[in-house]
Amino acid sequence: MQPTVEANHRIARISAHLHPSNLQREESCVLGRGNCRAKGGAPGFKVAILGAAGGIGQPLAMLMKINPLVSVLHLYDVVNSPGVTADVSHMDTGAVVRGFLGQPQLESALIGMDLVIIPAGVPRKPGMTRDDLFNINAGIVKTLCEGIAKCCPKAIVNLISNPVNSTVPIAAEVSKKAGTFDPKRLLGVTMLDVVRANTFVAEVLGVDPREVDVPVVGGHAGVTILPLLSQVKPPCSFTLEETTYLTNRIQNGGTEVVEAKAGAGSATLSMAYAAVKFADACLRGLRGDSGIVECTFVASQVTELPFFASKVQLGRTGAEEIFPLGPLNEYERSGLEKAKKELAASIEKGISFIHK
Ligand SMILES: NC(=O)C1=CN([C@@H]2O[C@H](COP(=O)(O)OP(=O)(O)OC[C@H]3O[C@@H](n4cnc5c(N)ncnc54)[C@H](O)[C@@H]3O)[C@@H](O)[C@H]2O)C=CC1
Ligand SMILES: O=C([O-])CC(=O)C(=O)O
Repeated sequence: MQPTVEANHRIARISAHLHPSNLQREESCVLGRGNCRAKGGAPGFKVAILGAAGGIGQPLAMLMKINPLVSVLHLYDVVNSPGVTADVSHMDTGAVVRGFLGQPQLESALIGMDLVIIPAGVPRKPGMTRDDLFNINAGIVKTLCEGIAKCCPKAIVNLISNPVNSTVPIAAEVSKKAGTFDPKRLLGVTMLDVVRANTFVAEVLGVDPREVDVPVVGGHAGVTILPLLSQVKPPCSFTLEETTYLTNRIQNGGTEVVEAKAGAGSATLSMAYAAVKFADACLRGLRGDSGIVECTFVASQVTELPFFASKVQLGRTGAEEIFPLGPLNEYERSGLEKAKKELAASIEKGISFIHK
């Protein structure tokens, strides 16, 4: 049977919508920031994932496609993004998905975005530290953040690429150079440490992890990951043996996964879950919801260091309030000193990378 003229028009419109050469035209169909509606899509926010074809990127893309706060989802990678985009775009949820492949399409991927999530870069193999990733990932993060400074300087950035303790300072220096730095909008993702802490603490207490809230402060590598077990909600207490076991397990959670994967990468599925939990909190903040508090690695005055992870209040402009650490016990005070020493060096390494 021949398609009708009307059906031909509909088919042509859908094909044009999917064709990369129509990206800019499509963008102009989208209504204002924070209240956008892509053709056929739901009202919501525009989100880009950079590194969307990777181990984290793929499940993250799938979970963000399900998020009702997302109206437009841009999937950028230097390889394989067309396939991931075609796949995810068939899910019958509201967000409209578009794919972008390689450096020439980076700017199109970024224009108009409200939130940019960055899981681009190489993961660890057994025996490596996160800092061993610096040489490759620093350059990747620099290039991507230059694109953000140019195309969507007001976007909230969720930076996942390791070593987070250095990549966040790199991202800050890039935007300072471009004159676009807003410390409230640059957020290093440490949510996986909180997710792990909630899980491991719940195991010890014999309760549902969804009922547990463990603040994890400092940074995102080894001893810089500092769970504050004296501030767990609901209030509880631990023996020194339990405290030592939990602190070590939380600090080495990433290594536990790297070793179990035996050369096939690091945490991807739990990380995608944590990234979506954090991104959703950012989007609810952007929407104007109140009382959204999460731990994240940000420019901070909570300690003498220029960056530190602690609880922050997320709002319409990003990290609107950074909360102090609260009372620490002796075990945590000693952990804090060790964390600050390593963090200082990692932050300095990131800053000097941009000024070398
Ligand atoms: N913050 C955190 O809690 C965690 C951070 N990570 C980090 O996340 C990063 C990604 O991990 P995986 O997804 O497992 O790695 P992966 O290797 O599976 O995926 C990385 C993706 O980034 C892409 N990529 C490389 N260069 C790029 C560029 N210039 N622009 C855009 N995309 C680029 C690759 O093509 C690949 O698809 C690693 O650095 C890892 O250490 C991993 C787990 C937890
Ligand atoms: O351990 C790694 O390399 C990946 C990571 O940051 C984590 O799982 O916490």
